[in-house]
Amino acid sequence: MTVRLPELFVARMRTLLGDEFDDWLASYAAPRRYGLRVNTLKTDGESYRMRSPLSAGLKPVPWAEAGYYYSEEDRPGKHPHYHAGLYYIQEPSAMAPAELLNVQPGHRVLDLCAAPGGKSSQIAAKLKGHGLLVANDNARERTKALARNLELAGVRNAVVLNEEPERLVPVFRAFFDRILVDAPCSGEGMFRKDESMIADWLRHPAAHWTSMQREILRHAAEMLAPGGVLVYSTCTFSPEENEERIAELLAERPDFEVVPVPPAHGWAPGRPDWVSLEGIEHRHVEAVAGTVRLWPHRIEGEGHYAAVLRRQGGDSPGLNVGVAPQDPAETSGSGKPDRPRLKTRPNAGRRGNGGKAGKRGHAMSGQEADPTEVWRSFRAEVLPGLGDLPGRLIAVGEKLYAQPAGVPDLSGLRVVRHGWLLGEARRGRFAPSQALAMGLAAEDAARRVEYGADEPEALKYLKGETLPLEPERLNLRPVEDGRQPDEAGYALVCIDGYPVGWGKLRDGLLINERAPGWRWM
Ligand SMILES: C[S@@+](CC[C@H](N)C(=O)[O-])C[C@H]1O[C@@H](n2cnc3c(N)ncnc32)[C@H](O)[C@@H]1O
Repeated sequence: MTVRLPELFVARMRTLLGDEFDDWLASYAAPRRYGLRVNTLKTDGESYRMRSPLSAGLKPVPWAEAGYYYSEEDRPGKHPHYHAGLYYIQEPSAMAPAELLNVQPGHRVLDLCAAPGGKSSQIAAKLKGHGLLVANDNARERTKALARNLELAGVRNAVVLNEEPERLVPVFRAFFDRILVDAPCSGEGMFRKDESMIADWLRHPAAHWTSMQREILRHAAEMLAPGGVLVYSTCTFSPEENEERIAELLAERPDFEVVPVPPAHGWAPGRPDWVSLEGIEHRHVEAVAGTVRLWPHRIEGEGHYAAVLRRQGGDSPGLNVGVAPQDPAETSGSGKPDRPRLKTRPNAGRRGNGGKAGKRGHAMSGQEADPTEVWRSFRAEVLPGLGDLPGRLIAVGEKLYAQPAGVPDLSGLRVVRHGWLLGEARRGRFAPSQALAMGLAAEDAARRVEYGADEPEALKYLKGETLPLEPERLNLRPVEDGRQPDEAGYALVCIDGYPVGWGKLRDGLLINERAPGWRWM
């Protein structure tokens, strides 16, 4: 066996698994399986699979839309398509919880323990740009990766928060149609993938995690709308962190029930016989048979646990499937009075929205230009193809966001992203963000520069180099009044037709404007 498992862990698994123990143990000698999920916000899974540059080809993960196994030697993290956000590298069994959440476009969804964003980006793909994703994590550093991964995937309708769940409850009580609690856990299912998890396991016994999980689940339950669905998941095997947490929640919350997961794909049922809590009614313990375990010796994946819970009731307006209703404040154009730090504008769902563009379109005089004003002129000149934005425009200091519809007042919360970060007003000009580039389609831009993924220039651009501009790479589309755009100014840089960042065209050069933190190292 290549992985040295802690003796205590092995002994406990022997007791739990009985006849299955040998098969389970043998799985640690087998090579691990690698997975990626094609980003259906940008392309569809099957067509990507057919033309994928990943040499050995991709094999579908049976339980995940656009999820595929790949071969280790293909190293998809080193391909330009990764930097174009065309897929997310995700362990195959970790794809199950977001599938079980049954997200529909228009839902309001909370991913409560979201960093670094694998399941959040999966949820965002299922929302198809409609509705709201609130992605939260209480670890500040980890929310940076979370925001970045959502931006890489081109997600436009997410708010990223860095909060303790209890502080979210007053703002989002009974608000969400779907909640994912992908709980912090002892990570026993990760030992084959990441041996450093074994040291963590030795440091922190299950009790360290169970009190956290209990609190997180309680707060999550408060934020689910009647009729809504909550999925609780972990990547660990211990019953204290799995079945016991669910039986306890059912005992505390009579308005919650388990929605049984049908057996499929080699998944195994949850184990009521492993629950050893005192004083819990038998029916709550029995109900956990409807939860699900993904075992590494039964499936091609590292292992996971998931429970699907439904909150009874269901007349909540939050349960609309379809595009979430507009907040009246968003259509009237008035900012909410109790958000003094924010300047809000009705979202210009109009195209070109009337900014008086100067020769280069997006400069305003003065140091204190309103970001919405410089954005309008930038948009008219640089993004003539951009359609409606989600929600409304919100200026936070010099930053400008398109905030998805229906977001309540976030005052007092630690907000990492108020929505889709469009850019910043700097010295009277609009500086577009990397997030804006990643959320666009190539055709939105007046000027675009195209590279093929297998051309050396693609790599050079991703690494931050300034490149000579070869005229045949430049595509122009007319701006609003039918004029051809200048051949100088911001251009959207695309690889195989997918945006990867900005450049500025000047004096026969493509000046690299790819954000420094995003450059390929
Ligand atoms: C299993 S990881 C989440 C993985 C993530 N869902 C994904 O798919 O990429 C658990 C996360 O919970 C976060 N966490 C721990 N305690 C938390 C709490 N009290 N509230 C919110 N998040 C918490 C950790 O920082 C960690 O990022």
